[in-house]
Amino acid sequence: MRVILSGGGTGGHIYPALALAEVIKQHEPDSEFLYVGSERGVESNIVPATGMAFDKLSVQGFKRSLSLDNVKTVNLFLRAVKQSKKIIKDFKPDVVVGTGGYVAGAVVYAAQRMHIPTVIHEQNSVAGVTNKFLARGASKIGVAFDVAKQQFPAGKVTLVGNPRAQQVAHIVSTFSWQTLGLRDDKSTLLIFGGSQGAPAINSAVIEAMNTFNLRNYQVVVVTGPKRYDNVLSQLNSQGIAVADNVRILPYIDNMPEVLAKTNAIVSRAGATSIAEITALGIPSILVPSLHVTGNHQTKNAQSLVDDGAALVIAETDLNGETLITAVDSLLLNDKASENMAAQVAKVGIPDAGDRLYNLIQDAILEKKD
Ligand SMILES: CC(=O)N[C@H]1[C@@H](OP(=O)(O)OP(=O)(O)OC[C@H]2O[C@@H](n3ccc(=O)[nH]c3=O)[C@H](O)[C@@H]2O)O[C@H](CO)[C@@H](O)[C@@H]1O
Repeated sequence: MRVILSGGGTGGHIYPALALAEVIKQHEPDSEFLYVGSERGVESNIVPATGMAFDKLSVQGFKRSLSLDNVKTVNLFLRAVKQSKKIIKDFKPDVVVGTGGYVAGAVVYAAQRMHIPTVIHEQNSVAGVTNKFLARGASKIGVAFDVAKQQFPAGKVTLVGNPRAQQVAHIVSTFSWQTLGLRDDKSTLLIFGGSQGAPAINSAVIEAMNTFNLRNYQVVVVTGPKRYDNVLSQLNSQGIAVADNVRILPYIDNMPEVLAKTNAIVSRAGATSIAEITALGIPSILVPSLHVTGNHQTKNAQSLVDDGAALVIAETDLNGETLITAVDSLLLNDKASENMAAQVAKVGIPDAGDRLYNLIQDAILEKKD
């Protein structure tokens, strides 16, 4: 199968596309992939590092207010569609798959104009702007949350889950906490704020640090690449030490391996993070971001909370004290943690990659009929 993948701007759109490629390769080892991303997006670092062929376009998002910049956005979009058509003509894909983000808008739209089968994947419980725009012309639509189905044309939408879930669920992890100077025989809490880090979570962690230092469990804090120096300098200026059971990192590159050895998580309620947490059955405390389209993180989180599969702290309630209380309620209480692990494992879709692969095959076959 020859596949063009496109999705960008943030890890939550990129990792599912890469996980899908892995599944397709397992089913059809001769498959060829080309990833088309934005030159300014993080995909321009993440994708080439995996060895996948990468082509880049120049695109940008719309400003919500009336702005001259939007004229530039339209021009960039039209140019990106033209460039995409050339890329598609040269690569000759059987299918073009979009996983969200402005860049996918241009690439998938170009494919639709050229009558190439297209499949879009929506990770969130509320459809993103790009996917809404592409839905009419898409051959098939895969969604990760049941509630997202009603936001797309019936007949071509299917609940598939998030392919990243399959990737993490099947990983045989050789990761050891000893590589970070920690122990493998202790419970370990991983705190991260999505792929970019979250200032609200980082601030609460700083407030909670003196208490984390005294705990018998281990705490690994991922600040986000751009926020690492700031967290260290705040700890330093407030004279807060970091004990031997705590580690602070800017980013984790081998997240699937690390997650497989993690006992509990504090995180944003980004869709791909949730897919990973549910695929592995990890107890979690979610702090939904309030700064996302349609408040989708709160809705992503709600589907877990309803099933007793996660705790939620509203960002407005988050501080050092509420964070410690929630973390202790899981890490100092084996029964609570086991109950939540059992609930969360029930909501995961660990064969999401295969389901999306089947949908892609349907899209290609229907076009041939
Ligand atoms: C602020 C914002 O717009 N966030 C959106 C963005 O989130 P974001 O990009 O943060 O995406 P998610 O939380 O869904 O996924 C984060 C991904 O990054 C990985 N990771 C994270 C930290 C790290 O150190 N290393 C690492 O590899 C995680 O394992 C996961 O695979 O896309 C998601 C998927 O559409 C949306 O649900 C989020 O609302």
